[in-house]
Amino acid sequence: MNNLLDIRNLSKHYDGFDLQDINLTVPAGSVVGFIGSNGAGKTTTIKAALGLIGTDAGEIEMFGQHIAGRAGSKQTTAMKQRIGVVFDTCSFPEEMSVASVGSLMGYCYSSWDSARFDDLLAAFGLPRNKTVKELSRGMGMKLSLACALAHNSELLILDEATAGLDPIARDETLDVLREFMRNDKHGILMSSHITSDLEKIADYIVCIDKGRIVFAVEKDEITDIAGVAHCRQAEFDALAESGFFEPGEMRYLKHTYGTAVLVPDRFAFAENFKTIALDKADIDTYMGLMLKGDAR
Ligand SMILES: Nc1ncnc2c1ncn2[C@@H]1O[C@H](COP(=O)(O)OP(=O)(O)OP(=O)(O)O)[C@@H](O)[C@H]1O
Repeated sequence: MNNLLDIRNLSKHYDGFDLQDINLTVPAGSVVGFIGSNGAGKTTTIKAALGLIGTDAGEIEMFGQHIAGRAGSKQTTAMKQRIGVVFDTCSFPEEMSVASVGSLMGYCYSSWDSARFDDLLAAFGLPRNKTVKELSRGMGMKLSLACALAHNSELLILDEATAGLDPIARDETLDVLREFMRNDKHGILMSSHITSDLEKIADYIVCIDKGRIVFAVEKDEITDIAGVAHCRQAEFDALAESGFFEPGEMRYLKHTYGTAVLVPDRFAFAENFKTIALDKADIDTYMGLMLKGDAR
């Protein structure tokens, strides 16, 4: 399978923060959800991947071609034509109308598709004559997304792109992204705190914490296979002694009412511990237990 984006051993030092040895890939045909707490390093990783900031170590390949150190080169510029990027703010000049943003994009991208742009404006309910400064935050995000999608990009990089959208607009956006993904040569890297969106669309989940990747798994491993067991003290002790988990692999979080234990395979767990209460995991609980839980 081809990787649209391949970040290898990326490091970046800021005063008081280190992005360390980041490995992250976006295979063609897949949506990668990039999660982590505030300040964990998501935007820094994305900016480094796009060559918007310098890096201290590592290699970045886009569409199979090495790009690190070649920002601004003809080759990098050509590659950027194939990428649609949306950050969490709308960065077009405030006085421009929505329609004139489209015209501007037509000059920037050789593959600009104005009919597609018009369709997206209609789908997102964006008025052509409003200026950027007259748009709400959510409308600005939709305009950025329409621009990212209307130049026939193959790779979308979305940094908190659905953050300003109401639930209905987020669903509309996910529909547009699903349509984009009908082409199996396309891919999306999508950072988000709204993990319910990622549950609906992502194929892989990559979690970063304090500048390091903590886990990278197929989403189904979390939502379809993993579980959370709710143990009383005696159950927890019996579980810890049972040998079901390898030493150091049992992740748990003590609450006042008991202990939540992350279960990688809830079906195997249910076979072995029929009396312990067990729920499906979701991305938030999985991440919470991986980041804040203790290991035993
Ligand atoms: N230009 C900069 N100079 C110095 N430190 C920076 C700079 N940009 C980011 N940082 C630091 O890098 C760390 C990671 O920030 P980053 O924006 O990548 O986090 P994030 O995971 O995207 O967070 P959020 O979810 O809040 O958007 C933070 O500690 C931040 O203060």
